[in-house]
Amino acid sequence: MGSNTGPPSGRLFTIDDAPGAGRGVFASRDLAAGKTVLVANDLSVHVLFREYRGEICHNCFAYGFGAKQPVKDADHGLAFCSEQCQRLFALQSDELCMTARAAVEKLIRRRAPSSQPNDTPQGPRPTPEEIGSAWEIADIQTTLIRGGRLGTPGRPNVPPPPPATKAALRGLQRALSTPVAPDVISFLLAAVLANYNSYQIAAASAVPWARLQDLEDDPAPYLSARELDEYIAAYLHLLATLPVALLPFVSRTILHATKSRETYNSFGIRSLDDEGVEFFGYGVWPSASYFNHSCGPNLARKRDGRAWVFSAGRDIKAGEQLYISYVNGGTSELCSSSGEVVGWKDRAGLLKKTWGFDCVCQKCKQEALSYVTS
Ligand SMILES: C[S@@+](CC[C@H](N)C(=O)[O-])C[C@H]1O[C@@H](n2cnc3c(N)ncnc32)[C@H](O)[C@@H]1O
Repeated sequence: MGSNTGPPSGRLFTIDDAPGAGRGVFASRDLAAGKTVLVANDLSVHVLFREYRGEICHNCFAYGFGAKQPVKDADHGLAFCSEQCQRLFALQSDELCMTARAAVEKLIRRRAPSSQPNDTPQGPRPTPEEIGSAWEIADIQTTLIRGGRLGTPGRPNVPPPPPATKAALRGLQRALSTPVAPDVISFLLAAVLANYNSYQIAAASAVPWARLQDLEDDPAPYLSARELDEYIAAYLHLLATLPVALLPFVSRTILHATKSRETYNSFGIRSLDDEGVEFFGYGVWPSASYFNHSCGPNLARKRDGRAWVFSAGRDIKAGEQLYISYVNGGTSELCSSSGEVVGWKDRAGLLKKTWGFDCVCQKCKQEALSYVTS
């Protein structure tokens, strides 16, 4: 799949400018219906929601449809459908990663709220300026944590920071006594481990970090002020909890950058064979993140274990842009809960609200025109 940085390259497609939609993927030859265009097996960061953790295999994402997976690893908060999957998972994690998982699992058990907060975002999304200042304040607190854990700042040639004021220490104490949001801290742990792994040549799962960084970023990725607070709290908790050897990977640059790549680029991890009714997590596969959306897509997508497989949904001519559908788990039509196909206005509203863009696909352009002229 091409070089370690930048968009993927292949024999069947190229990445180029897509007017009104940034970059896009274009067929470089005729593709017959059914032809596999891309197998994306570069999952870089992901989270499986805690409420599903016993029912999903952490290696192949098989879902037990309510039944627990047979192989349990409670210390690390993991479950597997077989011992083979457990072994395959172990190949992607060295001892340090497993120690980190155990530490976070322990923290979640101690500090997660007994019930999940209502997930409806409250209030407006924090602006890029508000986000920047929240992370800056957190960075002041992280100096105290790093200093405490590493003995001064951890770098002998750097002068120690000024002594902490009582107010700063109280602020830090307050931050570290807040409950942790399990799915947020698990996602950020995945970011830390992915970054660490990308420097471990031996790690079977290592995805070059630059591939994630090359994706389109969202300057305001937090749904609400509460969500931003949860990310900041998780940042501080990770710094206070993870093995010292991982602390260089717990930074604003890594954590906030990962979050701001996730919102526009993640794929839902859903159950198979039941139209994806169960939504149990999400993740970023950088090679799959260059497909733009169309409400009449020409590619089909299907998850196969930890990979996504993209294939031509119809005959496609060389030069045509390759589109997937972002809605309804990839099926072409967006339907209401009663099964009716949703019209342009509602569809456009959903795309704007969920993915933040005004859809420029052919179908939307045509339907918008007839909506205006009718
Ligand atoms: C997964 S990325 C696709 C690759 C992206 N175009 C790039 O340049 O990296 C999703 C982003 O692409 C753009 N996009 C995708 N489909 C679009 C569409 N139908 N209309 C307008 N923008 C679209 C939006 O900015 C969206 O946030």
